[in-house]
Amino acid sequence: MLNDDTTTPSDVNTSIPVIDFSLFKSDPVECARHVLEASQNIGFFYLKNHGVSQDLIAEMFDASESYFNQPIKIKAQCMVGTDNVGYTSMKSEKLNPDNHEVGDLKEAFQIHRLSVDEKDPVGHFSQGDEELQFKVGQFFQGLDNMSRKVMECFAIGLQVPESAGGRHYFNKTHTWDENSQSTLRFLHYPSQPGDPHSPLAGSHTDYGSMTLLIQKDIPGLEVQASRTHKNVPWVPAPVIPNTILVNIADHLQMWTNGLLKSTMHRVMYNLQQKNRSRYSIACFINADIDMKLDPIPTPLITQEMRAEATEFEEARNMTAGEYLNWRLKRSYDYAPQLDEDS
Ligand SMILES: O=C(O)CCC(=O)C(=O)O
Ligand SMILES: [Fe+2]
Repeated sequence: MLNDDTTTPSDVNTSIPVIDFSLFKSDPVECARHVLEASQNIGFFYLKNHGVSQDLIAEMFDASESYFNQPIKIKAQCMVGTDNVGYTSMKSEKLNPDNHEVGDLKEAFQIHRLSVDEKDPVGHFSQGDEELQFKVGQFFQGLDNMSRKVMECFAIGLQVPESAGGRHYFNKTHTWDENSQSTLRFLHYPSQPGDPHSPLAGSHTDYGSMTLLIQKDIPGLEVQASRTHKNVPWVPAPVIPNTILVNIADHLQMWTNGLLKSTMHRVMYNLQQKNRSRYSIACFINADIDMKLDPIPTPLITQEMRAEATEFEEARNMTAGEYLNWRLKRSYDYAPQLDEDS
Protein backbone atom coordinates (compact mmCIF):
# COMPACT_ATOMS: atom_id res chain seq x y z
CA MET A 1 0.00 0.00 0.00
CA LEU A 2 3.05 2.33 0.35
CA ASN A 3 3.46 4.90 -2.40
CA ASP A 4 7.05 5.96 -3.20
CA ASP A 5 6.20 9.38 -4.65
CA THR A 6 8.35 12.17 -3.14
CA THR A 7 5.78 14.93 -3.71
CA THR A 8 2.98 15.72 -1.29
CA PRO A 9 -0.23 14.04 -2.49
CA SER A 10 -3.28 16.28 -2.56
CA ASP A 11 -5.08 14.18 0.07
CA VAL A 12 -2.27 14.69 2.61
CA ASN A 13 -2.77 17.58 5.00
CA THR A 14 0.57 19.14 5.93
CA SER A 15 -0.50 21.78 8.43
CA ILE A 16 -0.55 21.21 12.16
CA PRO A 17 -3.58 23.04 13.56
CA VAL A 18 -3.61 25.17 16.71
CA ILE A 19 -6.75 24.42 18.75
CA ASP A 20 -7.97 26.77 21.47
CA PHE A 21 -8.55 24.30 24.32
CA SER A 22 -10.75 26.75 26.27
CA LEU A 23 -13.41 25.47 23.85
CA PHE A 24 -13.41 22.18 25.80
CA LYS A 25 -15.27 23.95 28.62
CA SER A 26 -17.66 26.05 26.54
CA ASP A 27 -18.41 23.58 23.73
CA PRO A 28 -16.85 20.12 24.24
CA VAL A 29 -18.53 18.65 21.16
CA GLU A 30 -17.07 21.33 18.87
CA CYS A 31 -13.68 20.97 20.59
CA ALA A 32 -13.83 17.19 20.06
CA ARG A 33 -14.59 17.75 16.38
CA HIS A 34 -11.36 19.77 15.95
CA VAL A 35 -9.30 17.28 17.96
CA LEU A 36 -10.61 14.30 16.01
CA GLU A 37 -10.12 15.98 12.65
CA ALA A 38 -6.45 16.72 13.41
CA SER A 39 -5.94 13.23 14.84
CA GLN A 40 -7.34 11.62 11.69
CA ASN A 41 -5.24 13.80 9.39
CA ILE A 42 -1.74 14.74 10.47
CA GLY A 43 -1.91 13.13 13.92
CA PHE A 44 -0.47 16.25 15.60
CA PHE A 45 -2.12 19.39 17.01
CA TYR A 46 -1.12 22.30 19.23
CA LEU A 47 -3.29 23.25 22.20
CA LYS A 48 -3.34 26.82 23.43
CA ASN A 49 -5.11 27.78 26.67
CA HIS A 50 -4.32 24.25 27.84
CA GLY A 51 -4.59 25.04 31.56
CA VAL A 52 -1.07 23.96 32.64
CA SER A 53 0.66 26.84 34.44
CA GLN A 54 3.27 28.60 32.28
CA ASP A 55 5.20 29.52 35.45
CA LEU A 56 5.40 25.85 36.42
CA ILE A 57 6.54 24.96 32.89
CA ALA A 58 9.28 27.62 33.11
CA GLU A 59 10.40 26.20 36.48
CA MET A 60 10.57 22.71 34.97
CA PHE A 61 12.79 23.93 32.14
CA ASP A 62 15.05 25.68 34.69
CA ALA A 63 15.25 22.46 36.72
CA SER A 64 16.05 20.49 33.58
CA GLU A 65 18.86 22.87 32.58
CA SER A 66 20.32 22.77 36.06
CA TYR A 67 20.16 18.95 36.17
CA PHE A 68 21.78 18.36 32.76
CA ASN A 69 24.51 20.93 33.52
CA GLN A 70 25.96 18.61 36.15
CA PRO A 71 28.98 16.38 35.44
CA ILE A 72 28.27 13.01 33.88
CA LYS A 73 29.53 11.29 37.06
CA ILE A 74 26.61 12.73 39.02
CA LYS A 75 24.01 12.07 36.34
CA ALA A 76 25.23 8.48 36.00
CA GLN A 77 24.33 7.80 39.66
CA CYS A 78 20.76 7.15 38.51
CA MET A 79 21.05 5.36 35.17
CA VAL A 80 17.90 4.19 33.39
CA GLY A 81 16.98 0.51 33.84
CA THR A 82 14.44 -1.78 32.21
CA ASP A 83 11.75 0.06 34.20
CA ASN A 84 12.47 3.11 31.96
CA VAL A 85 13.16 5.34 34.97
CA GLY A 86 16.32 7.45 35.35
CA TYR A 87 19.07 8.98 33.24
CA THR A 88 19.70 8.14 29.55
CA SER A 89 23.12 9.28 28.30
CA MET A 90 24.13 10.70 24.90
CA LYS A 91 23.83 8.18 22.05
CA SER A 92 22.44 5.45 24.31
CA GLU A 93 19.02 5.54 22.69
CA LYS A 94 18.22 4.96 19.04
CA LEU A 95 14.69 6.10 18.31
CA ASN A 96 15.18 4.67 14.84
CA PRO A 97 17.04 1.42 15.65
CA ASP A 98 16.88 0.12 12.05
CA ASN A 99 18.54 3.11 10.38
CA HIS A 100 20.49 5.15 12.89
CA GLU A 101 23.93 3.82 13.65
CA VAL A 102 25.31 6.56 15.90
CA GLY A 103 22.53 6.80 18.47
CA ASP A 104 20.53 9.93 19.25
CA LEU A 105 22.53 13.04 20.12
CA LYS A 106 20.53 13.79 23.22
CA GLU A 107 20.37 12.94 26.90
CA ALA A 108 17.19 12.47 28.87
CA PHE A 109 15.71 11.80 32.30
CA GLN A 110 12.56 9.69 32.81
CA ILE A 111 10.13 9.60 35.70
CA HIS A 112 7.21 7.22 36.21
CA ARG A 113 3.95 7.86 38.03
CA LEU A 114 5.05 5.56 40.86
CA SER A 115 8.50 7.08 41.19
CA VAL A 116 7.20 10.62 41.69
CA ASP A 117 7.47 10.56 45.49
CA GLU A 118 10.75 8.67 45.72
CA LYS A 119 14.24 9.90 46.49
CA ASP A 120 15.49 8.02 43.44
CA PRO A 121 14.89 9.18 40.81
CA VAL A 122 12.94 12.42 41.35
CA GLY A 123 15.04 13.46 44.33
CA HIS A 124 18.10 12.87 42.16
CA PHE A 125 16.65 14.93 39.30
CA SER A 126 15.68 17.78 41.65
CA GLN A 127 19.12 17.57 43.31
CA GLY A 128 17.69 17.08 46.79
CA ASP A 129 15.38 20.11 46.61
CA GLU A 130 12.16 18.76 48.19
CA GLU A 131 9.99 21.65 47.07
CA LEU A 132 11.13 21.14 43.50
CA GLN A 133 10.55 17.40 43.83
CA PHE A 134 6.95 18.12 44.88
CA LYS A 135 6.49 20.51 41.95
CA VAL A 136 7.74 17.92 39.45
CA GLY A 137 4.98 15.61 40.73
CA GLN A 138 2.41 18.41 40.48
CA PHE A 139 3.51 19.17 36.93
CA PHE A 140 3.27 15.51 35.90
CA GLN A 141 -0.21 15.23 37.39
CA GLY A 142 -1.24 18.49 35.68
CA LEU A 143 -0.23 17.05 32.32
CA ASP A 144 -2.03 13.79 33.13
CA ASN A 145 -5.21 15.77 33.94
CA MET A 146 -4.94 17.64 30.67
CA SER A 147 -4.51 14.37 28.79
CA ARG A 148 -7.79 13.11 30.31
CA LYS A 149 -9.64 16.05 28.75
CA VAL A 150 -8.03 15.32 25.39
CA MET A 151 -9.08 11.67 25.75
CA GLU A 152 -12.62 12.84 26.52
CA CYS A 153 -12.47 14.65 23.17
CA PHE A 154 -11.41 11.41 21.47
CA ALA A 155 -14.31 9.50 23.11
CA ILE A 156 -16.86 12.21 22.22
CA GLY A 157 -15.56 12.46 18.65
CA LEU A 158 -15.53 8.68 18.26
CA GLN A 159 -19.11 8.52 19.62
CA VAL A 160 -18.28 5.82 22.17
CA PRO A 161 -21.67 4.54 23.45
CA GLU A 162 -22.75 5.40 27.01
CA SER A 163 -22.95 1.67 27.76
CA ALA A 164 -19.17 1.47 27.19
CA GLY A 165 -18.37 4.55 29.29
CA GLY A 166 -19.23 7.34 26.85
CA ARG A 167 -16.94 10.35 27.09
CA HIS A 168 -15.15 8.81 30.09
CA TYR A 169 -14.32 5.61 28.18
CA PHE A 170 -10.54 6.07 28.45
CA ASN A 171 -10.51 6.63 32.23
CA LYS A 172 -10.78 2.94 32.98
CA THR A 173 -7.73 2.11 30.84
CA HIS A 174 -5.60 5.08 31.97
CA THR A 175 -5.51 5.26 35.76
CA TRP A 176 -3.31 7.48 37.91
CA ASP A 177 -2.29 4.67 40.25
CA GLU A 178 0.24 1.86 40.47
CA ASN A 179 -0.81 0.45 37.09
CA SER A 180 -0.03 3.66 35.26
CA GLN A 181 2.76 3.47 32.75
CA SER A 182 2.76 7.14 31.79
CA THR A 183 6.24 8.64 31.73
CA LEU A 184 7.50 12.19 32.09
CA ARG A 185 10.72 12.82 30.16
CA PHE A 186 13.09 15.78 30.23
CA LEU A 187 15.23 16.03 27.09
CA HIS A 188 18.46 17.89 26.39
CA TYR A 189 20.11 18.20 22.99
CA PRO A 190 23.50 19.80 23.87
CA SER A 191 24.97 22.58 21.76
CA GLN A 192 27.21 20.98 19.16
CA PRO A 193 28.54 21.51 15.65
CA GLY A 194 26.36 19.94 12.96
CA ASP A 195 24.39 20.48 9.82
CA PRO A 196 20.65 20.78 9.24
CA HIS A 197 20.57 17.39 7.54
CA SER A 198 21.69 15.45 10.58
CA PRO A 199 19.06 13.95 12.87
CA LEU A 200 19.53 14.41 16.61
CA ALA A 201 16.69 11.99 17.32
CA GLY A 202 15.88 9.35 14.69
CA SER A 203 12.50 9.08 12.99
CA HIS A 204 9.99 7.12 14.99
CA THR A 205 6.40 6.91 16.14
CA ASP A 206 5.64 7.09 19.85
CA TYR A 207 4.60 3.88 21.56
CA GLY A 208 1.66 4.57 23.86
CA SER A 209 -1.65 6.43 23.66
CA MET A 210 -0.50 9.98 23.04
CA THR A 211 2.35 12.36 23.79
CA LEU A 212 2.25 15.90 25.14
CA LEU A 213 5.34 17.83 24.07
CA ILE A 214 6.61 21.19 25.28
CA GLN A 215 9.40 22.71 23.22
CA LYS A 216 11.51 25.70 24.18
CA ASP A 217 13.21 28.36 22.01
CA ILE A 218 15.03 26.17 19.51
CA PRO A 219 13.07 24.35 16.79
CA GLY A 220 14.05 21.05 15.23
CA LEU A 221 11.01 18.76 15.41
CA GLU A 222 9.69 17.58 12.05
CA VAL A 223 6.75 15.34 11.22
CA GLN A 224 5.96 13.22 8.21
CA ALA A 225 2.40 13.91 7.23
CA SER A 226 1.39 10.53 5.84
CA ARG A 227 1.73 6.87 6.76
CA THR A 228 0.59 5.54 3.44
CA HIS A 229 2.90 7.64 1.22
CA LYS A 230 6.47 6.71 2.11
CA ASN A 231 8.51 9.68 0.89
CA VAL A 232 6.29 12.68 1.55
CA PRO A 233 8.30 15.74 2.67
CA TRP A 234 8.90 16.36 6.36
CA VAL A 235 6.96 19.28 7.83
CA PRO A 236 8.45 21.43 10.64
CA ALA A 237 6.58 21.55 13.95
CA PRO A 238 7.79 24.97 15.11
CA VAL A 239 8.00 26.20 18.70
CA ILE A 240 4.74 28.08 19.36
CA PRO A 241 4.99 29.84 22.74
CA ASN A 242 2.42 28.92 25.39
CA THR A 243 1.18 25.85 23.56
CA ILE A 244 1.48 22.12 24.16
CA LEU A 245 1.91 19.93 21.11
CA VAL A 246 -0.10 16.69 21.19
CA ASN A 247 0.49 13.68 19.00
CA ILE A 248 -1.29 10.38 18.61
CA ALA A 249 0.85 7.34 19.40
CA ASP A 250 0.76 3.67 18.36
CA HIS A 251 -1.77 2.32 20.87
CA LEU A 252 -4.44 4.79 19.87
CA GLN A 253 -3.77 4.07 16.23
CA MET A 254 -4.19 0.34 16.88
CA TRP A 255 -7.26 0.75 19.08
CA THR A 256 -8.91 2.75 16.28
CA ASN A 257 -7.78 0.44 13.46
CA GLY A 258 -5.74 3.22 11.95
CA LEU A 259 -8.48 5.87 12.02
CA LEU A 260 -6.30 8.07 14.27
CA LYS A 261 -2.74 8.48 13.00
CA SER A 262 0.46 7.73 14.90
CA THR A 263 2.70 9.94 12.79
CA MET A 264 6.42 9.53 12.17
CA HIS A 265 8.54 12.36 13.60
CA ARG A 266 12.20 13.20 14.27
CA VAL A 267 14.40 15.99 15.65
CA MET A 268 16.82 17.64 13.21
CA TYR A 269 19.85 19.79 13.94
CA ASN A 270 19.13 23.52 13.96
CA LEU A 271 21.94 26.03 13.30
CA GLN A 272 21.12 27.91 16.51
CA GLN A 273 22.47 24.87 18.32
CA LYS A 274 26.03 25.75 17.43
CA ASN A 275 26.24 27.58 20.73
CA ARG A 276 22.94 26.83 22.47
CA SER A 277 21.31 23.71 23.86
CA ARG A 278 17.83 22.61 22.88
CA TYR A 279 15.48 21.53 25.69
CA SER A 280 12.10 19.84 25.46
CA ILE A 281 9.76 18.00 27.83
CA ALA A 282 7.64 15.07 26.72
CA CYS A 283 4.88 13.38 28.70
CA PHE A 284 4.05 9.96 27.29
CA ILE A 285 0.50 9.04 28.22
CA ASN A 286 0.29 5.26 28.21
CA ALA A 287 -2.46 2.76 28.98
CA ASP A 288 -2.26 0.64 32.13
CA ILE A 289 0.13 -2.26 32.09
CA ASP A 290 -2.38 -5.12 31.57
CA MET A 291 -4.61 -3.48 28.96
CA LYS A 292 -5.16 -5.49 25.79
CA LEU A 293 -5.05 -3.55 22.55
CA ASP A 294 -8.75 -4.12 21.86
CA PRO A 295 -10.60 -2.00 19.30
CA ILE A 296 -12.55 0.97 20.67
CA PRO A 297 -16.35 0.62 20.39
CA THR A 298 -17.21 3.30 17.85
CA PRO A 299 -19.64 3.45 14.93
CA LEU A 300 -16.92 5.26 12.95
CA ILE A 301 -15.03 2.00 12.46
CA THR A 302 -16.94 -0.53 10.40
CA GLN A 303 -16.46 -4.30 10.44
CA GLU A 304 -14.92 -3.90 7.00
CA MET A 305 -12.31 -1.44 8.27
CA ARG A 306 -11.47 -3.80 11.12
CA ALA A 307 -10.99 -6.69 8.72
CA GLU A 308 -8.64 -4.59 6.57
CA ALA A 309 -6.44 -3.44 9.43
CA THR A 310 -4.38 -6.63 9.46
CA GLU A 311 -1.14 -4.71 10.17
CA PHE A 312 -2.20 -4.45 13.84
CA GLU A 313 -2.94 -8.17 14.36
CA GLU A 314 0.44 -9.06 15.90
CA ALA A 315 0.41 -6.24 18.42
CA ARG A 316 -3.22 -7.03 19.34
CA ASN A 317 -2.05 -10.16 21.10
CA MET A 318 0.13 -8.07 23.42
CA THR A 319 -0.88 -6.02 26.42
CA ALA A 320 -0.02 -2.31 26.45
CA GLY A 321 2.87 -3.11 28.83
CA GLU A 322 4.27 -5.85 26.61
CA TYR A 323 4.15 -3.64 23.52
CA LEU A 324 5.85 -0.77 25.36
CA ASN A 325 8.64 -3.01 26.66
CA TRP A 326 9.20 -4.52 23.23
CA ARG A 327 9.67 -1.05 21.69
CA LEU A 328 11.86 0.20 24.56
CA LYS A 329 14.18 -2.84 24.43
CA ARG A 330 14.77 -2.26 20.73
CA SER A 331 15.81 1.36 21.23
CA TYR A 332 17.91 1.38 24.43
CA ASP A 333 21.50 0.48 25.16
CA TYR A 334 21.33 -0.25 28.90
CA ALA A 335 25.10 -0.33 29.42
CA PRO A 336 26.40 2.62 27.37
CA GLN A 337 29.97 3.94 27.23
CA LEU A 338 29.84 7.26 29.06
CA ASP A 339 31.45 10.25 27.39
CA GLU A 340 33.32 12.32 30.03
CA ASP A 341 32.48 15.59 28.24
CA SER A 342 28.71 15.25 28.57
O1 LIG B 1 12.43 16.55 21.72
C1 LIG B 1 11.49 16.57 20.93
O2 LIG B 1 11.08 17.62 20.43
C2 LIG B 1 10.78 15.29 20.54
C3 LIG B 1 11.20 14.08 21.32
C4 LIG B 1 10.47 12.84 20.90
O3 LIG B 1 9.87 12.78 19.87
C5 LIG B 1 10.48 11.66 21.81
O4 LIG B 1 11.25 11.63 22.80
O5 LIG B 1 9.71 10.71 21.54
FE1 LIG C 1 8.55 11.03 19.84
